Amino acid sequence: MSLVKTLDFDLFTNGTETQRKQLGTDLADGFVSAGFVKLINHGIPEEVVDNAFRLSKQFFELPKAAKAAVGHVPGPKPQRGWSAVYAERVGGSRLDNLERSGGETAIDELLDEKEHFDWGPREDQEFPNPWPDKDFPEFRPFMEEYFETCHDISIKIMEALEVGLKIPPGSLVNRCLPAHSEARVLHYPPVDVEVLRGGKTRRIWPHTDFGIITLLFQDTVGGLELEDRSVPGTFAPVVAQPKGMPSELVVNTSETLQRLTNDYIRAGLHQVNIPAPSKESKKTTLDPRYSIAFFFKASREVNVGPLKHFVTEERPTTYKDMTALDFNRERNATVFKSAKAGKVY
Ligand SMILES: O=C(O)CCC(=O)C(=O)O
Ligand SMILES: [Fe+2]
Repeated sequence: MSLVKTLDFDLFTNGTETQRKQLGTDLADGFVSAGFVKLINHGIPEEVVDNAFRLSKQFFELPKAAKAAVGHVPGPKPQRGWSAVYAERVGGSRLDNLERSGGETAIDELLDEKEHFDWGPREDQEFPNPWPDKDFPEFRPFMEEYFETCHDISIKIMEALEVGLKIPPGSLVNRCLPAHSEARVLHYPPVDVEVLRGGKTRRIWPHTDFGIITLLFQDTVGGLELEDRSVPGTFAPVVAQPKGMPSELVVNTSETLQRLTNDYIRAGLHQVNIPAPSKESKKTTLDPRYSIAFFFKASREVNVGPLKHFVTEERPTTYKDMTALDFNRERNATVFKSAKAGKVY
């Protein structure tokens, strides 16, 4: 049986009171037990998902100079713009990746074979988005809209989670307005399986995301894996829906939710590695892979210390109070320690 439960989100958006409660409970259970759920009838129209993949591919096909013109400046601030292959290194966010690599590489030399473009809210003055308007005018209006669609759905998921956790309405939602989330399109270029077996490089090293939850769409290439919590440190595939089927939205729990719930909901550990069928197959080069993530985050000035509901004498906390922005900065600093521009495709 799959570790990841598939839930019909329409039961929350259009269901009876009983169905809404049940969906909330199932969502909270899936988050607590696996850190991952999949949603069908998630509310993002199929053509929007298809167009997001189409435009994302077109972006990555732009000449290097056009992508570099909207490059993310590596560092702890919220991510905005293009990061070349090897620029962001999520391996550095967890010390246990050193053991996974065999321990012969410095933690900030663990490489992710991926490139991505990240953006924040359209109206953000503090951390504005660089857009390739001249080279690719279609990209910005669509992606700005896509961000808002994902934000609205994330708010609904928070409402469902409040129901499931039996905490007062608004406890989570109010911490996420205004929206200070980040969206990301990813491209994993073709890569030699031997490179990924070498111990230093994965498509993306095991990590937990920094926000509250992440919404993810993936293509059918495979390779996304979540930790199997029944055997800590081992991974199981998050299988993609075959082409032509209605899309499934993968939702995983992230570090800020772990803080807010004082470890009641732990962040889902995940990676992208060699997809299962290729492990034995003769194929030596993996196909390119595309995915689209929405990192739903708390508002910058919000305290991301634990909610009082989750702190008791039996469950004291070790998490200090801090703002969402400071937490984000602290975590981002761990993935840009080696702030060199990477290999460029
Ligand atoms: O590409 C994927 O499926 C996962 C991407 C991811 O985990 C991330 O960017 O944080
Ligand atoms: Fe992730």
